Amino acid sequence: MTIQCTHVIFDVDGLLLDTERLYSESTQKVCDEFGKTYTWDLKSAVMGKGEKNVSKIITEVLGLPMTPEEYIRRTREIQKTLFPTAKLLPGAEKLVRHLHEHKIPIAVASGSDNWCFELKTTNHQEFFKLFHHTVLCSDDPEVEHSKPAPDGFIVAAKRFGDAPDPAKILVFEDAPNGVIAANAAGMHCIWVPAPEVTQADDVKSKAILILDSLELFKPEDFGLPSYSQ
Ligand SMILES: O=c1[nH]cc([C@@H]2O[C@H](COP(=O)(O)O)[C@@H](O)[C@H]2O)c(=O)[nH]1
Repeated sequence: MTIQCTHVIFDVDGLLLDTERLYSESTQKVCDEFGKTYTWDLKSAVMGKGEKNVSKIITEVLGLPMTPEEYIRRTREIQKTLFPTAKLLPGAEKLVRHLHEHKIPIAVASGSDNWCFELKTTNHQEFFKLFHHTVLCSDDPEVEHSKPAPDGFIVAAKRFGDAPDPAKILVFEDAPNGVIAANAAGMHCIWVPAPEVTQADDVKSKAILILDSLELFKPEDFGLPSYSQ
């Protein structure tokens, strides 16, 4: 039986944009000063959580001799030149333009904040205008808890304005915390993890499909118009 989805919500970092690579680079640069390694185990646990939470976890787990605020200041200093180089990941543009052309309601729900999002989307302004709305969990007054809580997805669903049934919303995520969040919101989640992501076992069961790339997605399998339509 085909799952009939009517609305689609996209994560951003590591899903539409190749920014996870840039987070790793900026974090490792700060870690280098103290002989620490930003491992994929640690990264997999924090992805999607938002800068405030992530800064607390990383400084504590790695024992960096600085406050979370200082960690944010240092990483932002590096990110302000890295983020504007962000590129769309393979398959992202084709899928988003296709859904938009077929008038499928699409939205963004990211763990990011306005400052980071502006930088990352510097060269993708037109692309991000295709979405009906964008929820930036870290700055949104209606989003109380970051991923893995479902709040960001629930707010994104509400803002479509036509009260979609969560079971008809398809979410695309790369972060384990994002898959858990979408599942907790009662939505179907397609997980597109980076090959290095760990902590996968309990997350696998919460995803309806796991893909190596957005390029492999077949919209018709989820009741959406096929690329040939
Ligand atoms: O290596 C990292 N990955 C991801 C994040 C955080 O996770 C968010 C990604 O959220 P999402 O995947 O929901 O777009 C980023 O905005 C950032 O706050 C981070 O701090 N460090």
